[in-house]
Amino acid sequence: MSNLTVLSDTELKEALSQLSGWSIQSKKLHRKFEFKSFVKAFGFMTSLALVAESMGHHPEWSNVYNRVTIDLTTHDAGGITSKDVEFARKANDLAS
Ligand SMILES: C[C@H](O)[C@H](O)[C@H]1CNC2=NC(N)=NC(=O)C2=N1
Repeated sequence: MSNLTVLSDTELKEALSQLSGWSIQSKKLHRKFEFKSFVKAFGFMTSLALVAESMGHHPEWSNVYNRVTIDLTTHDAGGITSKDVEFARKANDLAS
């Protein structure tokens, strides 16, 4: 369970301005990553899966060849929270 609160539109806008490549799609934080190969894409997912498990926060994601699509929301809170923003930042760090 989570005590996190859903971010306001203003908070979300501020967070997005610091998150390269991310946008809002269907009320979730959304980004598509593209890598040089399937192995690079899957390596990214493997590393990020360990981050997810240690945060207790899990992405909705999919992989097609060298692409990874991620959607983030906090199910327990019913919307986007600071945990989604934190996760997105870590995803960007791992992809760079
Ligand atoms: C008990 C457990 O930590 C919670 O159910 C966590 C697990 N991972 C989660 N991941 C996401 N994205 N949202 C959640 O609300 C969530 N809740």
